[in-house]
Amino acid sequence: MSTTYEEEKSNLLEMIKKIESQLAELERIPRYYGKDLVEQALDDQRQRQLKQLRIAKMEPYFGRLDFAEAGREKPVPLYIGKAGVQDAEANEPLVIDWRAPVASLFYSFAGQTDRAQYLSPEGLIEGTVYLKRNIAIRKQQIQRVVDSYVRGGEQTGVVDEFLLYRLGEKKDHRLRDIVSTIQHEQDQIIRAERNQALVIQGVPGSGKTTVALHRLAYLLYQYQDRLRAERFAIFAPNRMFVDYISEVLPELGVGDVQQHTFADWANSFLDQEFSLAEVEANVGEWFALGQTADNKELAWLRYKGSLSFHRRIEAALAELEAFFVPDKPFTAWENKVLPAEEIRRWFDEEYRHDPLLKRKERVFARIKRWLEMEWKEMRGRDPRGTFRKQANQRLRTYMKAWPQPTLWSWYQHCVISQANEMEVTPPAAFLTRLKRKKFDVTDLAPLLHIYTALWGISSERMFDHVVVDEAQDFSPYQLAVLQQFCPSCSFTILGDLLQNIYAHKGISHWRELMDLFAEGSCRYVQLNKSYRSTMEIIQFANEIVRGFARDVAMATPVYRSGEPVQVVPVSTGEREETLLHWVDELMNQGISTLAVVTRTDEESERVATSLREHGVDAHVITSTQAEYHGGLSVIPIYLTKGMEFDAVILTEVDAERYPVDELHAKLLFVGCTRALHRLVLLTTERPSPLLRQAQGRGVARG
Ligand SMILES: Nc1ncnc2c1ncn2[C@@H]1O[C@H](COP(=O)(O)OP(=O)(O)OP(=O)(O)O)[C@@H](O)[C@H]1O
Repeated sequence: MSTTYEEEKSNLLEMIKKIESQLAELERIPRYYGKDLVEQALDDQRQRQLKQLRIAKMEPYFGRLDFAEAGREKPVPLYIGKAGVQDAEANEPLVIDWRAPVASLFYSFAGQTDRAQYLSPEGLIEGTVYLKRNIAIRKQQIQRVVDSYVRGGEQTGVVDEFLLYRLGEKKDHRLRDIVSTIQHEQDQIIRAERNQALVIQGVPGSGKTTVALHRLAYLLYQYQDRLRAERFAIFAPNRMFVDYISEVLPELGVGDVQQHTFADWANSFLDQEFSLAEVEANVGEWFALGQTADNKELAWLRYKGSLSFHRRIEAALAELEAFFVPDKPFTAWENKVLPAEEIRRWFDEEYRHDPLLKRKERVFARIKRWLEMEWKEMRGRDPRGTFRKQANQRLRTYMKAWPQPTLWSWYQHCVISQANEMEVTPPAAFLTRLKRKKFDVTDLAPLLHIYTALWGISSERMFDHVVVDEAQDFSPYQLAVLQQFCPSCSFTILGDLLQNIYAHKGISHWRELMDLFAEGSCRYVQLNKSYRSTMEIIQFANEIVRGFARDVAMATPVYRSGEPVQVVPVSTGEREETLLHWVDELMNQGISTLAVVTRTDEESERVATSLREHGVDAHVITSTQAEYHGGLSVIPIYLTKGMEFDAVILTEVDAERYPVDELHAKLLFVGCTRALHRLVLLTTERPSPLLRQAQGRGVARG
């Protein structure tokens, strides 16, 4: 055992002792359930502290930085962990929370010189770094100690040994936190200012999703008095993905963040009028084999996501608003008339900040008050209340002359009234569907837009911060609607243009989304390094999509070499047997998550049935799936987005399933980049021509 190891072991034991004693002390204090607000706040604080200490107890820290502030001679060892722990007696930190300003040194210090600086609330602090050490601890045991910098010592240079150690580990079936190895460029995103939108273009596996989740944890720590986790929202591409990322935030001590798909979230407003199942079930149709795109239909669907369509709906709403108040006075009884202009003035001016239906409600309430006052004045002349009854009857008739909008009727009206002004003409099939109240995903944003105009947004549905994952599949219209719910414009928008696999939605350039933000309130960042896959896998995948990349940067791998990618030609008769062989081979190598990736939903069903017939327990993943259990999954390629697996086998990668065009290249690119360690492509007698370029890049033929 080295002295370094021994030293760290004894430091760890001492630290655990201190943490456990603090924990025991807090646990002895009974919970407070009374009504005293001060006591309640103290109890809340104790519960937060307990949560932190329980996280800290098992793995108190992951890094150590010995730092001497300028003017001080001796360095102080700073231990950095997932949760900060205070030494109550000495009133100084025992463990520094990874989100604290000083911890940024740990992530930014690259060791070119021994000088370093960080921004504290008091200003810039400069000093000298003596040591940067990574310490992997699992269940209170030290697993590994790696010094990445020792002042005056020989520096190891480019390769971050500890990062490679972490990346080489087998993952379980959920995304995990990366606090111990956050890279400098990722840290800069995590610590970015609150009130700005960040748009992140990142290659597959660059940590976009992970980094966005860490940013939430950072924001909550940094602005704990102003922001609440329940008012944070993550928008993910499907429900299974929500499940897949669900561990990261609790691991970071953050709970209660809302996690939605856009469809689920939108549906929670529109439930009476709209059938979500219909939308979800349709997703797979886009990826049916030989799906020949109806260009008119595609153009219309894309148009529905555009800002231009947004403007048309806005114009239609303005028109509906202009004619909302009936152009007739309200006559309570003879000579007692409320002029139409007066009613309109209330509606247009006095209540203009309210949504339309609220304005209508307030106008009616005001007319009723007016009526009461008028009647009081003439009460003596109407002892039997005849005038009053008559007036109430007239009011009911008058109220019926006001519009009684439903979401559906207004959407229909908006589209039809503006159809001639639209850049893309609504197809007849769409209008027929609309009449039958049949919607698809691209109708959700306009429907919600109309909803907010009619009913407004209640304050509890507003967001403090919004993360949009896989944002290349988002439409500008969807983002415009989300902006209404997040007036602070605090957004993290992340995605990869090379992974846009939908012909009917999404964007071709980030400008389309960035244009929605005011000048200076949106920043664009690129992440080009890929941490997920081995070099061989990334180089192979890059070649598949290179011809369609235009100005999007290709992924650069971290130097982690693995097995060559296997491209295995398979004749039709050997299909099942070959797949079984590879499943068996990979499972025997201790792979814990393996995906057999097919081109379509139907093929997934077929492959899973065949695997089961051979005694292999395979779990089929469908578009309506809400959970992901790891192990062996059979999954259509379009659903693999955002996920990762230790090993991936792509089946039937042939010319029919993956012809040479942009969409199929991207689809195959997505499939290949899901693999961490092993990638196998089974082809047929006619391999996909998309593989031609890729072959020869770290490939072995089966
Ligand atoms: N700094 C890091 N240290 C260790 N692991 C990292 C780091 N950054 C990313 N990873 C790992 O890389 C993998 C990919 O991360 P993530 O899924 O967040 O990437 P992504 O950019 O969202 O990918 P994709 O676009 O393909 O969905 C994860 O396993 C994550 O833990």
